[in-house]
Amino acid sequence: MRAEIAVLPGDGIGPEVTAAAVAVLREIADRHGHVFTYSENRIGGIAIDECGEPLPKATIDACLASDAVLLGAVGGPRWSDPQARVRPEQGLLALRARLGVFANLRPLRVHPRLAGLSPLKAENLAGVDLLFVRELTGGAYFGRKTREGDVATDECRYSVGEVERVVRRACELALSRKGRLTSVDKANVLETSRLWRATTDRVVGEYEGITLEHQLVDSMAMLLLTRPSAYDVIVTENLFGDILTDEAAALAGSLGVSPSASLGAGRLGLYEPIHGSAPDIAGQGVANPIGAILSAALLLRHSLGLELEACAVEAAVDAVLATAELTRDLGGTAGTEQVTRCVIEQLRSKQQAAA
Ligand SMILES: NC(=O)C1=CN([C@@H]2O[C@H](COP(=O)(O)OP(=O)(O)OC[C@H]3O[C@@H](n4cnc5c(N)ncnc54)[C@H](O)[C@@H]3O)[C@@H](O)[C@H]2O)C=CC1
Ligand SMILES: CC(C)CC(=O)C(=O)O
Ligand SMILES: [Mg+2]
Repeated sequence: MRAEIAVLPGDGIGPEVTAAAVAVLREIADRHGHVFTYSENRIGGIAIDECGEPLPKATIDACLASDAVLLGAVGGPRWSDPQARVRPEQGLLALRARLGVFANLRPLRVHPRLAGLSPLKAENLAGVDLLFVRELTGGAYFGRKTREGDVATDECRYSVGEVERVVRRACELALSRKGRLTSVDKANVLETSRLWRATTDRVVGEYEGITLEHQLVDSMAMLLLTRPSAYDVIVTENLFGDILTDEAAALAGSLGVSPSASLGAGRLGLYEPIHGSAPDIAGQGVANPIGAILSAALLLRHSLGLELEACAVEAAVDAVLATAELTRDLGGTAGTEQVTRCVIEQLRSKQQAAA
């Protein structure tokens, strides 16, 4: 098949990990007879430096003209002055809104070799297989902001329609898994959460075969550490989902291995590792590329419909995690390029074995 992929490397380790993901996509295209073309576009701090804004129109146009968008990360200390007029993160939020990608899928499993790196005991990690569905284009990240003297506000707003569409997506995903859905809110305090909970009850009631449980977000933060294997699909609003997924990533050994897919009504999706630009390790060639490579696998599955190829990438990553020298965050000494080469070698050896 032919596909146009917009690549947005961004800042910090973003260019390092997107280069790794593109190398894997090139290998997949070569091996499976696809023609993928790539356009590289500016977003975040580098776009502020070069174009004066974090999301130039040319980048939006390139994304809208593509079949899928692959993004690294944005932000860094250079653009973090509290007085700054524009910030890199605004570019990413605006892109998510412009693409209408309201459902952010963040899957999490714990590879057995990495269980020892988790802060939890290995026996508590057996069977952990989570799928977070984070609402991505509403809530406090998009509400009106004010700053008057010593007082600041961030409005958190949700409409019924915004909740309905993301809960429906979570229900469909739950039906393709174990059928267990946990909705996370703060309905004992927040009005938006009461609207979220009532809407969720009604939407889930339209589906057969789903067991729904509600959890308050503070309790859920604790349960992720005490009973992580008890959960299947977890749906929640934007801010709670952002925080809980970084927490959950620690169970898998490092923030560096977690991918994400942001989906809307159509096939065009935005794919990015869940981590940020990691300024503390940027430019050293030591960033873990696995979160970005697994995001490319999600791109193959969700935007291009290439399930076989997506599974091949995931199997190659599993094999690398099982046997290869890993990056520093996972206790190894390998660099980004070495791990990427190992994933590509795995893809080649698996294909040869199948031939
Ligand atoms: N989607 C995005 O573009 C995101 C951007 N950010 C931005 O990134 C900047 C840095 O934020 P932080 O809070 O430091 O979060 P971060 O996720 O960039 O880093 C947190 C810690 O995890 C490590 N880490 C992250 N990804 C890694 C990888 N692939 N391999 C090895 N280690 C990795 C970092 O070295 C750091 O110690 C900020 O400007 C923030 O706004 C933060 C989160 C998401
Ligand atoms: C706008 C981003 C920096 C928010 C974030 O941390 C994320 O989406 O994971
Ligand atoms: Mg985050």
